[in-house]
Formats: sequence, structure tokens, C-alpha cells
Amino acid sequence: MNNLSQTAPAENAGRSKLAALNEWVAQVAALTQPDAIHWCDGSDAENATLVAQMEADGTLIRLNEQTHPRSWLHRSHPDDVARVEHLTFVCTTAQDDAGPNNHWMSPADGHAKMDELFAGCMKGRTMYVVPYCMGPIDSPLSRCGVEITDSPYVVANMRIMTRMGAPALARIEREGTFVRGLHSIGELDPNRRFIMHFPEELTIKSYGSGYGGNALLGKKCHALRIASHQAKSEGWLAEHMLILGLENPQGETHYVAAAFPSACGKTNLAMLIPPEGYRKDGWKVWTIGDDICWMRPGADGRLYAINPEAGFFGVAPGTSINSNPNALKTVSHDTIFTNVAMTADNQPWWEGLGEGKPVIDWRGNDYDSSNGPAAHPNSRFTVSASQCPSYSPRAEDAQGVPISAIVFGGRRASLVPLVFEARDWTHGVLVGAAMGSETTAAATGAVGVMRRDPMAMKPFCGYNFGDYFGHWLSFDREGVKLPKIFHVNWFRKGDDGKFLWPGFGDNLRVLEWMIKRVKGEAGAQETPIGNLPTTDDINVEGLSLSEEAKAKLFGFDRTGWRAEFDSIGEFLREYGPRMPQALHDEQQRIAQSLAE
Ligand SMILES: Nc1nc2c(ncn2[C@@H]2O[C@H](COP(=O)(O)OP(=O)(O)OP(=O)(O)O)[C@@H](O)[C@H]2O)c(=O)[nH]1
Ligand SMILES: O=C([O-])CC(=O)C(=O)O
Ligand SMILES: [Mn+2]
Repeated sequence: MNNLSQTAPAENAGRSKLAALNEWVAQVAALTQPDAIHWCDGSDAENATLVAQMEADGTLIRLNEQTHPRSWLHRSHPDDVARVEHLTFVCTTAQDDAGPNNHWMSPADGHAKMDELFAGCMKGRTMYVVPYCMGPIDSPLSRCGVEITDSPYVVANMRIMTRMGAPALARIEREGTFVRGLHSIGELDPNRRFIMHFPEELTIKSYGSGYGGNALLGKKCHALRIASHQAKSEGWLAEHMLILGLENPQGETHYVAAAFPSACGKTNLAMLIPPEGYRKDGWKVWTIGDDICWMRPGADGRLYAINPEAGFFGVAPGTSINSNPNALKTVSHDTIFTNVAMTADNQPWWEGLGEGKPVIDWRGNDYDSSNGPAAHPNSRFTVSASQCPSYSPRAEDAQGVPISAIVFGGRRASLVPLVFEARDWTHGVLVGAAMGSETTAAATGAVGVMRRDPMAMKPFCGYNFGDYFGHWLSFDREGVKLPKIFHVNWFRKGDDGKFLWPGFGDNLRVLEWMIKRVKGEAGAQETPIGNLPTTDDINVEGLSLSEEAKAKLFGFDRTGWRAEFDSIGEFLREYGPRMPQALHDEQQRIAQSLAE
């Protein structure tokens, strides 16, 4: 690695359109006082140098080269293993623009707080300048950013997760605009940790964490919080959604976007392998994205979607050859694992892998089951999407793919059936707005607590939820051909506390019903909460569902839903006049028919 003392490489000097970037980098360097500055070009040689350096200083541990070529284990600080929602802020001029769904600080206070933390924080470190593009490099739907960071681990992850380096810098030079993200791991002290967003200035400042969603600023900070704010004013949507293509035996492919909260099944659905009978008939699922979706109406009025990411930052625990063989194949080489355990021969290991046995736990200690799980429940893999066997050729399509169905879903042990269809767009927006889910290990705090997580965007919407739902409703207009909206719940439990639905590959059965509904080829039973399939409408052949399972997965509990709709009404009222009246009206209409 070169020890550049100048703030920008010599070749930037003649590039006048990079002046704003050069100037910002110089300002940041003056504030943070790094020993050296390195502009990342994204090359293999640069990555090899960084990786060698991280191996030498212990940031990366080499895994078994025979079983997992060019793959690494990173152990984070044990207090830095998940997103920190209580330390994540949206700094808008007016507090109401951030809404009750965000922690707020004034932009002036936010900058003051962060600049104090950043002052001198890179002394003795190298500052990396990371230009990146979210989305295919040639797509009009893509957007660029630059992350400045003092973490080589972040650089290596950003290289996998985004189109990073020289091509992104060239696009920034052409466009002149980019999102500014400043990041330092600081002291990794949870008391000196903040993730701060300034959507009006297209700026992010993140301090004190090296963990994915807090530190890989292209991901949640840019592609969701800043982008959702931009999307509102520019007429598009930035969503916490997977995108998949479902190919049927006739060879038609329908594209589906689905929003499930963190650690609630997006990666798994996006990489689904159909059950054997379906596979024989010619069904196939193509993966476009597993976490984020940007979409907007195209010339023909349909919604077109791209995946702004280039890699997967996926949950390791639970990933096995049975549950998600595509993911397991994807991570078989050139992967960075974070906070997983290791076997005696240095293979990565996690709970639910189904083979091998842990010897060293995620903290680096000898494994002892009395210390809890061997892998951290939020341990992750970072891997290029191009390694996924089901990666769709359309994933690189600059125009995106047309969406036939939007799916919302949560982790609900009780009440919520396997699947239902919204009657129309307004009802669908209410279904998304009313989403509830039990919390997971993806964020610090209690796990298993039911909370409202509208459209899986509670931690990620960069502005007031009232305005956000209004923006969603605004797509219901002449000229827009809207997809159908559905709701699913893979996580319904029986009286014995076990999941009633087999899930994973068998979720194809639910996707099949949805696409048949889109084409007018499948039946449903109308209820106040939406249209539910009966076991005649959806293919449950070959599954051994108990009577309890059938009743709970395909039934509708009127009394339970009455209480749920009271709670939804309360939630909507928390947003005062910013909540669109149309959602109040829809909630009341349904509450009334539930009362009949
Ligand atoms: N029972 C059951 N569990 C599932 C299913 N799909 C996923 N899971 C489990 O849910 C956990 C998280 O799933 P992911 O697919 O990684 O979640 P995600 O939505 O991509 O999460 P983020 O990356 O945090 O946004 C894993 O432990 C999975 O094994 C399913 O259909 N049924
Ligand atoms: O960004 C992260 O940290 C991982 C993720 O997808 C989520 O938490 O939803
Ligand atoms: Mn996510």
C-alpha cells in the first residue's frame, strides 16, 4: 500500500468535476488526521495487499484453503455484533420530517456531536477513500457514493457488496453528485458510537462500529435511509426487499419483490430451490437480490426493480444443505465470514449447519456449550452475488425487472395465516403499514418481542412513516400498472411451540399460488383481512400437515384479528396528521367488517 501524503492522487488533479470530492476528502483528512490516505481503485492487487495486511495483523484469519479457498474469518469486538437502532439518528431540519419512527437530532447538533468524535480519530491509521456505485454501473436507476473509512475490513466488504473503485469514480465524475459517507471504527466503544444521517445533505456520519449495517455505508445508510428520502422526492421507492424471478414450466418468469424484517427469510426465499416434484416439472427460482430493492414505474407503467447491491451480507446460522443449498454453494470460496465458529481443521461452522463440530467459538475461545452458541446468532457471510448458482442474468439489467407481485411478511408465532392477498393497492399499503414481527438478533436488544415493523422499514425509513405511506399510495394513479400485494408468515407456531409450515423450498407452493392469482388462475376465500387460499387452492400435496396446522395456516381467527386491528388503529394514530386519511379509512372499514 502506498503511503500517499497528498489528499488526492496526482491523476485527480486535472479532473475538475472531482473538485468537490477532492475538497471534501481534504476537509475530512484535516479533521481526522490520518497518517496516510489511500484512494481505492477496487483492483485485485489492491484487495490482495489489504487482505495480506489484515492477515498479518490478525483482523482476518485464513480458513481451510482446501474446503474454503480464499476465505476468511473476522472476529468483531464482542460488543459490536449487530445494528444499533437506539444509536441511529436521522437529522432533518424539522423533527416532524424524521417522524416518530426515527431518533432525531438537529443537523447542527448532529454534525457537532460527530465532528467532535471524528477529531483526530485516524491518527496512526490509513484513511481509505472508497468510491462505489449502488446498482449496475450503467443503470439510470443506480446512484453513487463515496465512503471514507479507517477500516480495511470495511473496504474489503464494500468491494464485495458494491461496484467499488475506478468505474464508480468515473461515474461520479460524469454525474457530479454522490452521497458522502464518513466512517471510523473509533475506539469500538459502545458509549462512543453513533450512526447519523443527514438526508437533506446526502451525508452519513458513522462512528464507533465496524459491523455491517452500521459501517458498510452503501447498504442500510445509503441504499435505504438516504435513498428512501431521495426516492420520495424523485418518485421512486427504496425498499428492504429481496427480488426473485419465478420461472414456471411454460418458461415464463414473473418477478417478485418481498419485504421481511431483518433475519426473517429474505436471503432464503431469494435463493429458494423448488421441492423435487416442482423441479422435475421445470419450476426454477432466479436470484436478483436478497436485501434491497429500488423500483420505479417504467415506460409501460409497470414497476421496474434493480438490486443496488453486488453481494450478500447474509445470516449464517440456519444455513444448511437442506435449508439453503444455493447459499452454501455461494459461500464455498472467496467469502468473508464474520463471528462464526471454527472446526478443528479451520472450517467455518454455525448452529444449523448440520455437519462438522465447533472447536473454537466466535469469540476465539475453546468451544464450551455452557457459554452459549458457538457462532454468534447474527454471524454473517459477505460474498459476491455472482457466485450464487441461481444468480439471474437479469440482475445486471440496467433497466431492471418488471415486478408482478409485492410480498410483505413478518415473524408471527400466532394469529397471522400462511398467506393472504390484499384486495387492492390501498388495502395492500395498509397490510404493509400494519406489519408486525418478532425482533431478531440482527439488531441489539431483546429478541422475540413483537413490534410494528411497517414494510420491514422501521429501522431504515429515512423520513416520517406517515409521508412514506402517502408516497406508496401515490403510485395508485393513471398510467401505473400496479403489482398485486400479498402477506406471508412462514413462522406460525403450533401449541407445541414448533413451526407449523415446513418453509424454505416449500415456500414455492405459496409463490405458485400468488402468480396464479396474478394471472387469474387460482381461487381464494374472501375474508375481512384479505383473500386466503384454501387447501384446494394451494398445492399442499405431499406435505403431512396436521389438522391443527391446516386450521392455523389457512384459517382466519375473527376475534384475534379484531384485537389486532385495534392495535393497528392505535399505531396509525401515533402519526397524527401526517398519516394519510385513506389508511385510517381502510383500517376502519376492515375493523367494522370484523365486528359484524
Ligand atoms: N422456519 C423457517 N425459518 C426460516 C425460513 N426462511 C428463513 N428462515 C430462517 O430465518 C433466519 C434468517 O433468514 P434470512 O433469509 O437470512 O433473513 P433476511 O431476511 O435475509 O435477513 P437480513 O439479512 O437480516 O435482512 C435464518 O436462520 C433462516 O434459517 C422459513 O421459511 N421457515
Ligand atoms: O445490514 C445489516 O446489518 C444486515 C441486514 O441486512 C439487516 O440487519 O437487515
Ligand atoms: Mn436486511
